Amino acid sequence: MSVVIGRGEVCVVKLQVALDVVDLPAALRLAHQVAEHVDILELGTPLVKSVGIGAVSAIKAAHPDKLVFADLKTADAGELEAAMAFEAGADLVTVMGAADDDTVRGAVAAGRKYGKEVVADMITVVEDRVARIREVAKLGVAFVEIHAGLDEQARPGYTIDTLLEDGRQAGVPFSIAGGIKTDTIAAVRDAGATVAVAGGAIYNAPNPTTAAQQLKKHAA
Ligand SMILES: O=C([C@H](O)CO)[C@H](O)[C@H](O)COP(=O)(O)O
Repeated sequence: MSVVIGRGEVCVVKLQVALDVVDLPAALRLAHQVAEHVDILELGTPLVKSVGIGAVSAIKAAHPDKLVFADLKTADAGELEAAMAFEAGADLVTVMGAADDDTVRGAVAAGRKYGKEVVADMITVVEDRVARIREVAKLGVAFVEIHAGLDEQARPGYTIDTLLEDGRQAGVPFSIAGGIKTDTIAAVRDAGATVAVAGGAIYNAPNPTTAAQQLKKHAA
């Protein structure tokens, strides 16, 4: 499957589900429940750490028609780690936007070798985030993920507004991750995001299938 995200002509925001569970049966079950309503299946960082890179192969084997996103959040050895994910069947892999430029370049080199794409996760970049987004975009990533992690989201007063403003300012293809729900996904679309990432809004819902369906509906 060719990966044309970020540099393609994407008019509608794609929906990416973050499978933030920590065992493979739960991940396969969740993927099965939501696949029909999402564009991208993300193996969350805790899942890959818990199960190993083989989880990528298992999800891809179960859903060969979906883009599979390995959220490795690589901080070093970019080429090696990205190659591991692509070899296992990932279509997209994350490298930390805060990492050394050569780490990002290494991951991008692996992407070129496998015909797959790299996403720079901007989690932890809070100072001059727009400037760093523009720098990493020039290193060859498909798009940047403007991201507030679960710990940041847990702080009082958190909203996704700053993420959206940075996306609007950056002028490069971007996704948004940071607790997106049905009442915020339209704003993500309107800010110009290529991809909206939703984890908790789906896996914590009483009915993940309905939750994914509703997110897709509100994003349209
Ligand atoms: O990447 C993520 C986080 O760092 C935990 O691994 C999440 O998948 C991402 O934040 C999306 O999940 P929600 O914020 O719960 O929507």
